[in-house]
Amino acid sequence: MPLQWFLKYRPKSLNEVENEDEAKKELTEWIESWLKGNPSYKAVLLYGPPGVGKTTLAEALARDYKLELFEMNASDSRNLNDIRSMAERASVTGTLFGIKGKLILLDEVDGLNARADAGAIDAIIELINKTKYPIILTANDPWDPSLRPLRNAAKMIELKRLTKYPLKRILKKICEAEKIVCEDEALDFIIDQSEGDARYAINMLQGVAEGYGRVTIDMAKNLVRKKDRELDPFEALRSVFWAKYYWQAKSAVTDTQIDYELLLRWLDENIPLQYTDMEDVWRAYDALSRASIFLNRAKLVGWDLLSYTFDLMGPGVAFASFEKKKPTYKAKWVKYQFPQYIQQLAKTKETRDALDSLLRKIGVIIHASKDKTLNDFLPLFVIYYKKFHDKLDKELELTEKEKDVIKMLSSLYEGITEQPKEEERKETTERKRSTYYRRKKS
Ligand SMILES: Nc1ncnc2c1ncn2[C@@H]1O[C@H](COP(=O)(O)OP(=O)(O)OP(=O)(O)O)[C@@H](O)[C@H]1O
Repeated sequence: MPLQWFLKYRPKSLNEVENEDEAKKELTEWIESWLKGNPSYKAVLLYGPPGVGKTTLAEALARDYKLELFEMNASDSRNLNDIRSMAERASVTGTLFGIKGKLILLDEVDGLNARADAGAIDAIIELINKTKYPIILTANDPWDPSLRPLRNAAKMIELKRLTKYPLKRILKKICEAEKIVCEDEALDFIIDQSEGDARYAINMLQGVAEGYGRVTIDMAKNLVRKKDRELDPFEALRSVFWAKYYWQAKSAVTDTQIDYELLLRWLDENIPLQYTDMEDVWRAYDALSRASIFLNRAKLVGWDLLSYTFDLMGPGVAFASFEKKKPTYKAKWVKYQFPQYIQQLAKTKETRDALDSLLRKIGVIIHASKDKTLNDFLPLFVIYYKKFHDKLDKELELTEKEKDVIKMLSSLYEGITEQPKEEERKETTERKRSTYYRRKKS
């Protein structure tokens, strides 16, 4: 599958980054103060609208100064522990990292949800206080009140929206490198629609070029929409399932701000509603499962892999339908459903919280992680609890909700492990036998 152009043509060095001269100057002065051993600030907060080069600048800086980049998406609340453990490691220089120079990049700190990610801002502040390495934070909107501690702790550097000429240079370079004919007027049109967002402009260029092989004003007018409000989940699903072209399905998943994982759930819920042929359904789930694998790898290895997730979630699911290839095909209008999984999560939140805190309490005593406690130790604990509940209630200070969870688990495990008693077994066999004969007679 083709690599997304905005990744393929991402500037490798500060020189190649268009427009942001002031920001580049401030960034290089800052990094040089670090290299001289006397940092003016421990961290900078790069902020500005989407697609103007925040991540690009951080990556180019690391490359120019030969610093190893340690990149993490801060808005993913599951990274909270990683931020904490990074704070520990970043407080020690040199040998522990193996490499001398290192640059820490925490992307999208404004994506932190102050309530859901409680503790994340504190963890970042702790990281900034302890760090022996430079840190770059990025945000689209740094003015949220919950981000004030970060604004105080970091040097703020603003990136401006890209103007027409830098954007045109970016697009022209790509047209030349890809050897595609691009009309000037068409590039101007794309730029007008993109509101200074280079990623959007490049995506649109790629969409038109892949759809038609050339980029003319008529084609651009046909295909490029104003960088608009984000698609809501229902629109995003409809655009994926009804897509006629690869690029349409792809921009349906990239033009929505719904969390990628949530979008996977939406697709998961609605594939069998939209597709009626079982083989189409099978192929769509196959693409979706691969999208999920790439999403997990992207979190571990690097966000560049996200591009494959988009390919599989969008075009992968859209063209799983062979029905679509028939000339008579007409997309079926269906009422999409909210993912059951999310509803279940909401319903079971209290129980899951109680299980979480129970695991944490046990984990502290046996010195094991939450996962290890859950998988290896919990069944034993539940058996042990039956005999020693008074002692354990006191020692672990168990709440009523936690006790309920243990009761629930206990009956669950019993159901799985206990063999039916001899009489029950006989009774069941007798019942089955008589039902069989009754059916046979009738
Ligand atoms: N100033 C620039 N010069 C050259 N290319 C740019 C510039 N800004 C952005 N781009 C192009 O746009 C793509 C997206 O940019 P980038 O990911 O750095 O944006 P961002 O500001 O971090 O956006 P977001 O806030 O959405 O994460 C880059 O991969 C690059 O191809």
